[in-house]
Amino acid sequence: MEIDKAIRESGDQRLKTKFNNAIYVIQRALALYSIEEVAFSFNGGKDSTVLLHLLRAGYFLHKGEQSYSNGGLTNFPVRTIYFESSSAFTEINSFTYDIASLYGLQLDIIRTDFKSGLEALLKAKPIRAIFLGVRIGDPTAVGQEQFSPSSPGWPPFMRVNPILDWSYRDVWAFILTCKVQYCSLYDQGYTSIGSIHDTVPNALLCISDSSSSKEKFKPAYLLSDGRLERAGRVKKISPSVHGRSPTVANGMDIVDSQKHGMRTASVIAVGDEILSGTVEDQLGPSLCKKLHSIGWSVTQTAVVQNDVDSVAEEVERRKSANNMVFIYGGVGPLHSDVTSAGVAKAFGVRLAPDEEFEEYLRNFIGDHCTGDRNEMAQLPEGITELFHHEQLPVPLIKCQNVIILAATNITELDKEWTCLLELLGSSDSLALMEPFTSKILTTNLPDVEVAQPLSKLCLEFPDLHIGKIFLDFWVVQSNIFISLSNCGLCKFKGVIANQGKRFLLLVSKARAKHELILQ
Ligand SMILES: Cc1cc2nc3c(=O)[nH]c(=O)nc-3n(C[C@H](O)[C@H](O)[C@H](O)COP(=O)(O)O)c2cc1C
Ligand SMILES: Nc1ncnc2c1ncn2[C@@H]1O[C@H](COP(=O)(O)OP(=O)(O)OP(=O)(O)O)[C@@H](O)[C@H]1O
Ligand SMILES: [Mg+2]
Repeated sequence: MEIDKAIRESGDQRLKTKFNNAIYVIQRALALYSIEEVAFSFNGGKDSTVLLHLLRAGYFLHKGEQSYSNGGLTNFPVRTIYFESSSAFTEINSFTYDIASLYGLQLDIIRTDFKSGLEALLKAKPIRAIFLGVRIGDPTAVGQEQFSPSSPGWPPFMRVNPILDWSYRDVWAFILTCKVQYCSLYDQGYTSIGSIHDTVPNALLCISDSSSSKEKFKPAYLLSDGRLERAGRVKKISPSVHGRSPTVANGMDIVDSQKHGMRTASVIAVGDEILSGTVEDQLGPSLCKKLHSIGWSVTQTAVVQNDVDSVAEEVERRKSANNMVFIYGGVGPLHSDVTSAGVAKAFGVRLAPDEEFEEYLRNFIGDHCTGDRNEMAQLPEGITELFHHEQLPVPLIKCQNVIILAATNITELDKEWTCLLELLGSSDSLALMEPFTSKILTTNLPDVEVAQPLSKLCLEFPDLHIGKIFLDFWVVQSNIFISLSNCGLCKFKGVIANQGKRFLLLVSKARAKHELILQ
């Protein structure tokens, strides 16, 4: 079946737009570089499979041939490079070779690492541009555009990314619409394929019941939330204590970090109206409570002006110092809504229209938007993940470790928070920590007498945080065991935490003498 014909005849308008844009990029590249100067980086993965067919269509449209058939095409002249690795899946390897022979690809097999392989190749051949199946959302896409020169330190060539703006859904819509072959692993629950050491089927596609010994998976195209396509890119470790597949991302063991780590967040409100005192911020304190309830520590809260630079400055400072940053306010269609732009600036990327988000907005607000495009659908490019939840009219926006909340009141915040926990609570991003256990300790001792033993406590237990709430309470947070009789507050005579439990101790000065109240 002809690719362009299949797309033209499909009723999928979005796919047509994506197809046309990709073909445009390919044709631009073919106009800029001669056929000897371009190469195609093909590895049998789904994205490079899509790109192969786009390139074939683009090449023949470029040549002015409006019609061709798959069967008859065996002289595709674009040099194709495959970095073959001993840790590749055999299915990927054989698919790559089979497709190369089916479509007459001139395959250059490289068995070294990417960088030195490319160095050698570029010395030997006149290659100036390489087509890649990189898409927004891939870790390597950050900061890339459709035409991106190779990174400093890499041999000089142009990376051409025709499907940079394609979503997971677009990729499968294309493959299924055009009925092209794809690697068999995608029918076994694999949704994104790396090496045999870091890739397992996506647990979200698992359909086995507990009685069957062998796990079964649905095909990759049935993954409903494409943002989770890399959930199968994991380290192979034994299942977690909860009996679920381990949630391990980018080599980091969450189970482990949950046990030993401390998660910190920063909360940023954007709003001149808060700074002028006209409006009292209720979302900040509520968010702090919510984070605290899942065992996270909030290290700072800040209110910044409604301008891009103020937002960018604050986000830049906070994103590297915390596991997660939550930002709200300044989101919407008004000229003063600057949050997305500020976040983009903090990460050094540009704002770009996100069609998926635009579609949600269109369903939600119709065509009530300013200008030709909906400005609200401009999101930081290459770093944005959208999280859909049926309870929410538009997806939640996550830009690396920054979550942009759209809530404008407590009710909306409660709803967004519940959805956020459902969507991310089992992932590394918003790992649910053991919640703090609260204890209240009351005393009628004056500050000066309490100060010294509390300081001693801090010295003895470096991860102990002591604070005072209102006038009456001292707040102590820890995940360690403390015996008060050891620390100079022996008058209280009590052990204030169970071993191994994280707890919050409130020491009150206002209540009865030497009383320990456990909450
Ligand atoms: C043809 C080609 C060109 C690449 N160019 C660059 C580059 O310019 N800069 C860079 O940091 N990585 C470059 N890479 C490496 C990729 O960004 C990425 O590390 C690699 O595809 C591995 O991805 P994975 O870890 O998801 O398997 C290139 C890879 C290929 C195949
Ligand atoms: N071993 C390789 N040889 C040649 N090109 C590669 C190789 N690994 C990655 N690439 C290039 O980088 C692109 C992005 O890789 P990525 O793994 O994200 O996508 P994919 O392999 O096509 O699909 P999937 O996400 O399902 O694994 C590929 O489409 C291909 O162009
Ligand atoms: Mg891959």
